[in-house]
Amino acid sequence: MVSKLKAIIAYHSYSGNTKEIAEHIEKYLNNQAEVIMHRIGVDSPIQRDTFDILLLGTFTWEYGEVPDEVKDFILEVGYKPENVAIFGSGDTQFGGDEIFCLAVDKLAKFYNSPWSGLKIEQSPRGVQEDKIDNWMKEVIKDGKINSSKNIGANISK
Ligand SMILES: Cc1cc2nc3c(=O)[nH]c(=O)nc-3n(C[C@H](O)[C@H](O)[C@H](O)COP(=O)(O)O)c2cc1C
Repeated sequence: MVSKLKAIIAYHSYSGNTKEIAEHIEKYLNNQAEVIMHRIGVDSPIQRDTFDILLLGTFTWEYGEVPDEVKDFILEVGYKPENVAIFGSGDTQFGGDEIFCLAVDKLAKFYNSPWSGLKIEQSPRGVQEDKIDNWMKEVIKDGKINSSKNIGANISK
């Protein structure tokens, strides 16, 4: 039997939008993966080597910035895991497309993520839910992760 994918969904959210994305991802992975939800700044530190993939969620703050709590989480993790997928919520009214969800781009670059970051305008409820599902399909697609590891093969049918 193929063991289930182990996923940690770590997120930071003030007003609930990033939390909603995290919960949608959790629902998407339901039955396909063992999922740990981690609230940044609240839950105990995550354990190294206990996950196949880290899905990291953040909103963008102060004109393109990563929130301090997320920076603290990165320091707390203390190393750069290979398989980090970044998602986040933002608002184009705060400076337009150039800084929309810029924290997502910054973190995807920092972690050298194999996936483009997922950017959601405010709450994902409604049409943007499809965007999350399509992104998740990419994230767990065979062979996308790197040449030595195949997340898709790790999912029990
Ligand atoms: C002071 C302030 C600054 C913000 N700056 C940005 C920004 O630079 N880029 C962006 O895309 N959104 C920005 N936002 C919008 C938030 O990222 C957006 O509301 C997000 O959905 C909040 O996520 P949360 O509900 O998970 O806390 C800003 C919001 C506030 C209140």
